[in-house]
Parts: sequence; structure tokens; C-alpha cells
Amino acid sequence: MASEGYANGDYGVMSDGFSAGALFKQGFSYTYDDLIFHPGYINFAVDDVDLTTSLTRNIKLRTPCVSSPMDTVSEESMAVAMAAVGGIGFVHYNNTAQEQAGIVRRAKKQRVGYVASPVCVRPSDSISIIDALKAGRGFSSVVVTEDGAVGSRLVGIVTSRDVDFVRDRSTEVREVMSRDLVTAPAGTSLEEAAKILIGSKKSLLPLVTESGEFVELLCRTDLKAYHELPPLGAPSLGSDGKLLVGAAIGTRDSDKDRLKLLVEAGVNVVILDSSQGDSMYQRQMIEYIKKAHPGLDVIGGNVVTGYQAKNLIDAGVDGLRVGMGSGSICTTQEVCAVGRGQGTAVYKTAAVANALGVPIIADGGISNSGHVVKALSLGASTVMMGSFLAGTDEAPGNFFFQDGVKLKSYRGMGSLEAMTKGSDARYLGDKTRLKIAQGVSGSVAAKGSVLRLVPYTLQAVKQGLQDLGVSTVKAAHDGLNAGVIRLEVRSGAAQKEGGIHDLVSYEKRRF
Ligand SMILES: NC(=O)C1=CN([C@@H]2O[C@H](COP(=O)(O)OP(=O)(O)OC[C@H]3O[C@@H](n4cnc5c(N)ncnc54)[C@H](O)[C@@H]3O)[C@@H](O)[C@H]2O)C=CC1
Ligand SMILES: O=c1[nH]c(=O)c2[nH+]cn([C@@H]3O[C@H](COP(=O)(O)O)[C@@H](O)[C@H]3O)c2[nH]1
Ligand SMILES: [K+]
Repeated sequence: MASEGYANGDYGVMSDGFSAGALFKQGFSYTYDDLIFHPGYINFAVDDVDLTTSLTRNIKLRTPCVSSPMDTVSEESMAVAMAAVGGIGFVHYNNTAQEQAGIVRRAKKQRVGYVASPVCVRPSDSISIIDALKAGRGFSSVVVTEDGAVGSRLVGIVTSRDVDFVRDRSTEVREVMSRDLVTAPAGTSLEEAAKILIGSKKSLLPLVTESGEFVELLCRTDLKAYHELPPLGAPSLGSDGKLLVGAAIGTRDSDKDRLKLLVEAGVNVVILDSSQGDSMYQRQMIEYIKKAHPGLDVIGGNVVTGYQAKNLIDAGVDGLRVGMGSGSICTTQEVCAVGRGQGTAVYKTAAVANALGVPIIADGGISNSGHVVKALSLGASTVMMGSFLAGTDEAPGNFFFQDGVKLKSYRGMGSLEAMTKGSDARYLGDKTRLKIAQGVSGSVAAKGSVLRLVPYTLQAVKQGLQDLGVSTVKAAHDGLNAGVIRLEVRSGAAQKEGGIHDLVSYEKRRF
């Protein structure tokens, strides 16, 4: 029984499934889960898959993952970790401009492997401070400096071994601290510092300036953890030679002052953070930034249509953030009746933006490696993740337990909780504004370190691209445009079949 394709002699290659162009013409809004790709031909090894991609017109990344500018996702540790794995973090702006710029400045200063913002105490502090640190932060080795801050003269180190058997917890740190210290000169390479620390058999190695000021800290526990991690590869560095760090700002007049501080702090790229980016506010802001800070890349959004994308590209953006209502904590589609299924949104915006040389960030709705493969294959150059990265060691906030499960808080930036905090800074205490929530506040399971989660996820993404028969992100885009990559919509039953089924119990271990 010859099908139309067979009759043409293509044996179904080009008539099986749909090209993206044909599939997305049908009037439905598709999510990632609605869609499934046909496998292609594999003529390369999985390790030959290269995920190098573009974040913006001018910024390239080795890893197509970025962290969302949300206050339960992206602060200093996340920005450092995302750059360490070859991606980038976007620092949120639900804080004062000074706080945000401080986070950017510290993240950019950080060297991968060294402790981010090491805690210091003063010699006159009581040792109960160590008890509090152990309870709240989970560590008990700290550096003692004259002023109790980084940059001040190093005088000692206290570890739990120094304070274990001291009954009087008001005893001053100076009485118990170790003064016999092994140090390394400021600027020592990680490799060299690691050798010194391992050789010393101590738990901490402070790096000090010639005049004795404490500047950086290497920790044995971290070193052990790194040793067990997949190799991280080269970090994302800016043209300044420092870690690449992004930040979000709004489109109000006050955001111009915020931006000035961010630029002074060395920010490499900014995102204009809005649920509906095709606005006069955003156009005015883009025009302002391009004049005031001509070297700075600007990402506009969010958008979900080709029309919106074209408008922001005409206004001068260097990258676009795509997604409206697809986020795990989003209620925008319910509250405002606008948005789009994320699969359709990525395809439709990328079709316009890629042709004009502007990369797309697929933002929201990423819950597994398959979603990353789908986003990249539908035209995105990077994916932005909120919930996927919330709950990692590097996300802000402390872990807590609920019914025996280890959790961290995660909330939408349009949730009442986030707005109430941010409005104080953003709207200068305007409590008369009617606040309508477009997001919720909740929690997510603990996921370990970004330094493990992202590399494992990307290995799965590489396997996905290999199955599709494409070895680069660009090849995926080209294959989709040429109609060589074929896809179709999964029925409800097909989606069920594609998931785990018919088991009485199972354990899902991802890696
Ligand atoms: N991606 C998504 O689906 C969604 C994301 N969110 C997130 O929630 C947060 C808040 O989003 P939005 O409420 O869209 O923030 P927004 O700051 O863009 O908009 C808030 C309100 O302020 C107005 N506005 C903005 N600039 C203005 C100016 N210069 N003068 C006067 N009015 C101005 C806007 O039109 C809007 O009514 C963001 O972090 C966003 O990413 C919220 C909803 C959906
Ligand atoms: O409707 C919304 N209300 C909110 O309060 C909100 N906060 C964040 N976002 C958007 O969701 C993205 C993160 O989504 P995921 O958790 O699915 O990765 C983020 O990157 C944002 O685009 C929101 N959307
Ligand atoms: K949603």
C-alpha cells in the first residue's frame, strides 16, 4: 500500500510527521509535552555534540542554560555556579539597586572553586557565634580577622575542634582560635592552592595579601566535593576576563539609576524583566540604554509572538526572552487570559528572531532534559530555568523539612509575597497600589549542587540531539527550518504511554 510519500520515492522520510511550519499552522497552542520529535540519522558520537550557543547578538555561551532573575533562584552563588558550568545567571532586582549591584560585583570577583563570601568573625566575638553558624549555615570553620570582615588583617581560624569542649559559650574567639596558620599569597591559582591545602592537612586555606589582609578562602570540603563532580570545563568569562554575570531591571525611571550602578559593578548583560515586553515602556528603556550604555547587550521580553519579537528587535534588543504563563509558578494565563503554549511561543518567535540574527531564550516550563532538547530544537538558543534550579545548594534561602522531605522555598516574582517585598524598593513604599498576584509562592525539593545538576542534564540533552541526528544547536535550527526535523502532536494516551506506566511502585533516579 503506497502512501503519497512512498509514491514519490521518499519512503516516508518527508511525508511522515510534520515540518514545524506545517504543524504550527493548525491553530493550537502547544506545550513541550504536546510535541514529540522523530529520531533522525546518527552519524556522530554523543561526545561530538557541541552545545555552544548565543545568549545575545554578542555573547556566546558554552552551555545553553541560564538562571531566571527571581529572588528564590539567582543571587551571588547561583550567578557564580551558572558561569562555572558555562552558562550565565541573571541576578534578580527584588532588592535595592545597591544590594543588586553588590551581588553582581561580588559574583564577578569570585574565582571558581573558592568560597563565595567567606564568613569572618572578630577576635572579640564569643564562640556562641560558631554555634549559630553551624545551626543556620551548616559549617563551623571560620576565619578570624581584626575587623571581622574580608579585606581586614588575618589573625586566626576557628573550627569546631577549637570550641567542642568549651563549656562557657561566651568565651572570646581569641582565646581558642588557632594562630598557627598555613596561608597562600593572594591570587594563587586554584591548582596551586589546592596542592598547598591538601599538603597542609588543614581544613581551610586563607589567601592573604603581602600586608596580611585576608582576601579569599579555599575549603577542604569544597575541594573534596569538586573532586567528585563531573569536570566543569571552562567558565563563562566576559570580555573583562571576569565571570560573566547578568542582571534584570525594570522599565521605570528609577531603573536608569539602578542600571548605572550595575554597569559600574561590571554587569555584562541586562534583561528588561516584564511579562509583556511589547510596550512603550520597554521601547523607551531600550532606546535609553543604547544611548547611555552603548556597549551593553540588552535582552527584551517577554514575548510570545513573531509580531512582538519584531517590534523589540526593531527597537534594538540583542536577545529576546520568550514565554508568557508557562512558568511553574505562573498564573498569568489564568489571571490575564493572555499567553501561549511554550512550544508554539518558542517556534513562532524564533522563526522571526533567528532570521534577524537575534537569539531566543526559552523561558519557563522547563522541568526535564527533554524540554531543553525541545526548546533548542524549536529555535531557542538558550533555556531559562526557575523551578529547575530552585532548591539547589546555590539558590538563595535555607533548606527546611516538611514530612521528611528536604525543601527550599520557590516563588513567582508576581506572587503577593515577592511583590510585597519588592514594592518597598521598587515603588518606594507605595502601599496604595492595588496588587494583583500573577504567581504563587511554594516550595521545591532539594536538588544538590548546580555544579552536578547542570552537567548531567546537558549530557542528557546531548543524547537527545544525537537521537535527532543533529550535533549542534545551529544544526537543530537549520534542520527544523528545512523541514528535515519532523515532529507531531502526542495524543493524551501517547503522552501517558511516553511516561512511566503500569508499575506498582518505582524509584525515579535521574543520574
Ligand atoms: N513570563 C511570564 O509569564 C510572567 C512573568 N512575570 C514576572 O513577574 C514580574 C513582574 O512582571 P510584570 O508585572 O509584567 O512587571 P512590569 O514591571 O513590566 O509591569 C508591572 C506594571 O507596571 C507597568 N509599567 C512598567 N513600566 C512602566 C513605566 N515606566 N511607567 C508606568 N508603568 C509602567 C506595566 O505596564 C505593568 O502594568 C517579573 O519578574 C516577570 O518576569 C509575571 C507574570 C508573567
Ligand atoms: O506568571 C508568572 N508569575 C510570576 O509570578 C512569575 N515569576 C516568574 N515568572 C516566570 O516564570 C519563569 C520561570 O518558570 P519555571 O519555574 O517554569 O522555570 C521566570 O523566568 C519568569 O518568566 C512568573 N510568571
Ligand atoms: K503556568
